[in-house]
Formats: sequence, C-alpha cells, structure tokens
Amino acid sequence: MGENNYAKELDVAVRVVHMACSLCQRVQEGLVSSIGNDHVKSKDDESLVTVADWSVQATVSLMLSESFSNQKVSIVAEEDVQTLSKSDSVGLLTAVVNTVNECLAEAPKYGLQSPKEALGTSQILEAISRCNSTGGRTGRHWVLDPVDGTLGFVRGEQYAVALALIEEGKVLIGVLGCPNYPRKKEWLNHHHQSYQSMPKISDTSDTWEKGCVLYAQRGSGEAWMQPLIHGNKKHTWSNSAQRVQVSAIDDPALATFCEPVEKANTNHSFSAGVAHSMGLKKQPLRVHSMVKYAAIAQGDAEIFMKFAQSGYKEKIWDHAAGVIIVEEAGGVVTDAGGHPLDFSRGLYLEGLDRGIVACSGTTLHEKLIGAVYASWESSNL
Ligand SMILES: Nc1ncnc2c1ncn2[C@@H]1O[C@H](COP(=O)(O)OS(=O)(=O)O)[C@@H](OP(=O)(O)O)[C@H]1O
Ligand SMILES: [Mg+2]
Ligand SMILES: [Mg+2]
Ligand SMILES: [Mg+2]
Repeated sequence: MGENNYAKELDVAVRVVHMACSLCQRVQEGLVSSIGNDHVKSKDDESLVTVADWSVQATVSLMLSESFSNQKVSIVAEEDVQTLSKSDSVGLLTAVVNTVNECLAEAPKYGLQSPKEALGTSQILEAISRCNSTGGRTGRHWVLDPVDGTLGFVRGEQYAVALALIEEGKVLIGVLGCPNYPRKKEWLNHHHQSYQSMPKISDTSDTWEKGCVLYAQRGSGEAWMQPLIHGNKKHTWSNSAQRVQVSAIDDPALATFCEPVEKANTNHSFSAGVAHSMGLKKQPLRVHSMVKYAAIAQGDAEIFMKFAQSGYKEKIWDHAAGVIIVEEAGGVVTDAGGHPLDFSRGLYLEGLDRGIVACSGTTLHEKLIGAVYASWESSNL
C-alpha cells in the first residue's frame, strides 16, 4: 500500500479518538463521584455497558460519516441500541444525547467540524445502530470498541477506546486511546487507587500526567503516541506525537507479563504455569482493557497473554487496533499456536488456537510458544 493512501483516514481516526477520550474522562469523573447512579446497565450476557460506550459509538459513527461522506462507511462495533431503546431507559438515553452533543460541540478543538445544530434522539440512535456491519474478507470496514474494559472504566481504572480500519481482511490502521494511561509505568499497577485521585494537571501547566492516544499504519514500521489534550480551553490540537517502540528486554527473568484482571476472561493458573515454564520471575501485571497492548507497544511491559475459556470467541474489536500498534512498534502478536490472527472472517477471530499472545520480540515469543506447548500437554495429562 502506498504510504499516504490512508493519510486522511489515520488523521481523522486519531482526532476522533482524542474526542472520544475526552468524552470518556468526563463521564468517568461523573460515575466515580456519584453514588448509585443509573448510567451503568447490564447486557443480556451480564457484561456492563454505560453512557460512555453508547456515546462514543454514536460520536465516532457520526464523525466518520461526516468525514467520509462520499463513501458508504461500514462500521463493525460492539454496542447496539437494544437496552437503550427500552421504555425504562429514558434517563439513560437523555444522558447519551447530551453527552454526544457536548462532545460534538468540541470537535473544532480537534480540528474537526461540529454539526450546525444539536442532534436529536433519533439521529443519535441511528448513528449507533448504523454500526452493524459484520466485516469480512472484502471491502473496507472500520472496527470500533467504544469502551474496551468497561469494567475498568466503571471502577475508575484502565480502559481504552479502540478504532481500526480493515481492508480486504487486513488491519491497515489502528488507533488506541488510553485516557488513564499513567506517565509512570509503575502506576499501571494501582488497582485500588482511583485514577481520579491522581495528581491533576493545573490549567496553566503543560505537564502531562495521564492519558495518551497510540496509533500506527500498516507497513510503516512506526508507532506513535500523543499525550491527551487536557481540559484547558486554550490548549488546542497540535501534533505532538512521539515515536514509541517495544522494549529491548529479551531475558524472561527481567520481563513483565500482563493479563486480564478477571478470571472469567482468562485462565490465570494456566498463564502462571506458562510464565513459570518460560522463566518469567515477576508477578503478572493485571490491567483492564487493550491498555495491555499499549503497554507492550510503549515498552512498559514485554508480554501479554490471554487464554479465554474454550467456547468463547474473541471479537475483532477487542484486538485489531492493539495488534497493529504492537506489530508496527516492533512486537509480535499471534495465537497460542504461533499463527497470525485472522481479521478477515467477520466479527470473530475464527480458528484461534487456544489464546492470544503478544511479545516485544521474537526471542520471548519463541520461548512463550514453547512454554504454551509444554504447559498445555502437562495441564491435559
Ligand atoms: N468470557 C469472556 N472471556 C474472555 N473475554 C471476554 C469474556 N467476556 C467478555 N470478554 C471480553 O473481554 C474484554 C475485556 O477484556 P479485559 O482484558 O479488559 O478483561 S479484564 O476486565 O481485565 O478482566 C471485554 O471487552 P469490553 O466488553 O469492551 O469491556 C469483552 O469483549
Ligand atoms: Mg462490552
Ligand atoms: Mg472490548
Ligand atoms: Mg467495549
């Protein structure tokens, strides 16, 4: 692919994810500070969804349609309007409409255009439900996880906004917003400390305390990080991106591995066995969301493993953006059998062998795949 063929797509995607991060920060501050609020709902599978998940999906859908109005924009995204359209969800829907309009009004701060007037409920519901593409091996599809790690989001911890572009089944662009990504990697581990209580930047200071957007384009061999733009109204868009690269550590004894927080989402005891077998010495870094991919891409951790229960099918929006960013930053991502992930088969990563592993380099990756084989055999004896 020619290097600049996707320049506009990448530029718009980065700006939209910045907008979405700002939206999420505002909603998270409200959630963490108010007790017993009704802006969090359980879906049919008992997972959570919040005002932020729907509002980000609506905002991204609207901004992509606006920016690429000459094309039919196909979006694969996590949320639908089922819960939101129920008769007891009026308050929730009002909150979504207000949150989206507030966010859209800020578009000029990010160099994008706001709609001329505030949007109504039906336009916003339509924007959310329009994201019902199923992807596949042909054509161009945006892939969106509006809030990844919704549990982390609700707990005031780590979460991400993930947007990717897939064409002919290949991920070409990945943008990952990590609004609570700390300036010091040690703070990634602060499960019990609310991120809201971290030091806040003063409006006059340029000091970056937390939050970033990572992005990469396929084949560029480069991944980039921009600090989030903070509340200061005078502080508007500028391209302050810094290049990021994976860690150079290839000694398992010095490597940090990360994994999901919840034992429902991965097999902690299996990964502990793999870790032991390949000689990892440090305690696992348990962090919600695709922030785990961000940590690998920026060199703050070396390994990510996720082994979901058999029968669970990994969704493309939980991985697309993170995988391309890690790869372009110099890392390796495969299934647990060492095969590349296949984003061309619709909503799910079909044919996935046991789990997903990401490493900062091939030395650790080879050791990890070897350890998975050894541990798998012994765990199935
Ligand atoms: N049973 C099961 N097994 C494996 N994975 C599952 C499962 N259920 C959900 N999910 C997906 O996991 C996404 C959250 O992953 P995390 O790494 O953030 O998990 S954790 O909160 O740290 O435990 C989460 O993404 P979000 O829904 O966007 O938060 C889900 O897509
Ligand atoms: Mg979810
Ligand atoms: Mg997700
Ligand atoms: Mg999500």
